Amino acid sequence: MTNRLEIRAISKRYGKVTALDGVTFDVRGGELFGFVGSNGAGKTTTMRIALGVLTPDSGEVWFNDLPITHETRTRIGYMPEERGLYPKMKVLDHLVFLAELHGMGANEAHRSAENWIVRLGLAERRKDEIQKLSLGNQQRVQLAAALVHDPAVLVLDEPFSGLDPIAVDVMSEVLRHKASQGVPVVFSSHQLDLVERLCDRVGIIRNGRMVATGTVDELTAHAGTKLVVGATRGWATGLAGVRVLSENGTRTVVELDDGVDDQSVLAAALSAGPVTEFSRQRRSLTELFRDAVTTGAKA
Ligand SMILES: Nc1ncnc2c1ncn2[C@@H]1O[C@H](COP(=O)(O)OP(=O)(O)OP(=O)(O)O)[C@@H](O)[C@H]1O
Repeated sequence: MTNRLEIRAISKRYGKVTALDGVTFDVRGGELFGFVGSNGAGKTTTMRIALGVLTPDSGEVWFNDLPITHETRTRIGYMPEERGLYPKMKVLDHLVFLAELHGMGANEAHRSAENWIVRLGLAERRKDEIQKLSLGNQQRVQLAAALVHDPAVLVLDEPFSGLDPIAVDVMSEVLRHKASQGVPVVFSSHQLDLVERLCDRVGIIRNGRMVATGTVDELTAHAGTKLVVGATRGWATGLAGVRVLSENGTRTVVELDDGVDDQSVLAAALSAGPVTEFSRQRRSLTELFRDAVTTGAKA
């Protein structure tokens, strides 16, 4: 059975602030889901509700087609934004403690802790106190803490923030591997290039509402067409439905309004002189994100 986490129409207010307003999405087994949104958009609130440390005003969290229970919640591996390990505990002891807390026997807890210590490049730090580690290494321990009890779901709040490129690779590889084992993985991040590279699907949240969910390709399909055209300077001036985004020598990047035929654009470029380049440019997640948070794209 593949595991599936569903967030169903969750709303949450803090006094007068509506933090979440009917947020819905699901994360399927084997999938890496990137959760992106501006500061204060509602990512942490959503994740806390998924874990059960916060109760929604309305809406539900489902796991494997049933409302989530306390038992299933203990099978979530969670990496909180505020981190929250005991600073004076040693790395190995802490991980063993957490594994046992989640019900593992002493031998299994030790085996699992050692395994993640090695996988995450912490072997030389295993006897060090958490507080004596660099921030990046503390974060590796925090990921190990989310993984050590062999969770069925991973919910990670900004796991990549502050990591060096090697640690980013290690973290990425581990998350990919967990996903390939059928574990739904959801993580928030402001590093959109990384999310685009790593994630199977993406959710964009804006002011407590999910404004777009899907693969980057699906989201791109709804966005306007971008063309790179090498042609005589000024060919696009005044052309209806064509917006010039950048012009560099004879190379122009234009965006077409919905319904504008790219062949008519090519014809316009040709009518001004020879065309040396004509290609579509894929929109990046960063551009989609800007569109979604400024105009509110549809899911
Ligand atoms: N305990 C709280 N009391 C009052 N308001 C809160 C509380 N926690 C969050 N909020 C508000 O709820 C909204 C959503 O916050 P949340 O932390 O979920 O956003 P976020 O997307 O995780 O942001 P960031 O990217 O900055 O971490 C914000 O307006 C925030 O100020």
